[in-house]
Amino acid sequence: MLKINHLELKLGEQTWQHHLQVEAGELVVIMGGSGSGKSTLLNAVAGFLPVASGSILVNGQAIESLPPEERPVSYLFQQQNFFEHLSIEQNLKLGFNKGKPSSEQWQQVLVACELLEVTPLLKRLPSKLSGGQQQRLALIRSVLRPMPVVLLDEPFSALDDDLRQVAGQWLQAEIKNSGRVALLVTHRQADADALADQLLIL
Ligand SMILES: Nc1ncnc2c1ncn2[C@@H]1O[C@H](COP(=O)(O)OP(=O)(O)OP(=O)(O)O)[C@@H](O)[C@H]1O
Repeated sequence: MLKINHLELKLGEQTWQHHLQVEAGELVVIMGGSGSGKSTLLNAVAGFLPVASGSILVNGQAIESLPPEERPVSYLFQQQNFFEHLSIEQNLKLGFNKGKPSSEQWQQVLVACELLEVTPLLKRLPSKLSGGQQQRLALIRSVLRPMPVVLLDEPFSALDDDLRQVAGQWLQAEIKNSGRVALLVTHRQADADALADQLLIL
């Protein structure tokens, strides 16, 4: 499904090599110290960092030369995931079919909002929410967008242990049931223990 094939990445003086095969439904947890290159790998898959050599294949198709907007990838950044002038509901809708989710897609969003306890926040502006509330809503949008590859950079960092567990189980079920793949960066070993089909340590 996702093949990262003898990929070489360069930033300044630093170089990384990655080689990874991820099957449909699998979740790869990426760990490593600060500055070890976790976000750099996600940026390369998403198209924000050109690759020095090697390839990135999604369902057999090479994507490493495509611009970010043409890649079959949904990316949850560590921060700045919402337009400040739009309500949360409008922000969520922007993740689907140019702002027009199907009724089935929107139903999935609403079910996830109930599970992650954010339904009452949908009409608010992003600036009126806490960091943990914003993070759950951004996670819902990133995971439910119909993209084969989901990239999540520390998606639970602002959540308490209970919510972290609920969100992790929900994420795992969504990825497995939809046959997509996820690459998830975390600093917590507990996330790796609970979620990783593969563990990549940088
Ligand atoms: N634009 C850039 N030019 C040169 N070096 C960079 C650039 N961006 C990041 N780096 C360096 O590349 C290395 C990897 O950064 P990266 O953000 O991938 O680390 P990380 O593992 O995600 O760290 P953290 O856990 O702190 O988020 C770091 O040493 C960083 O200083």
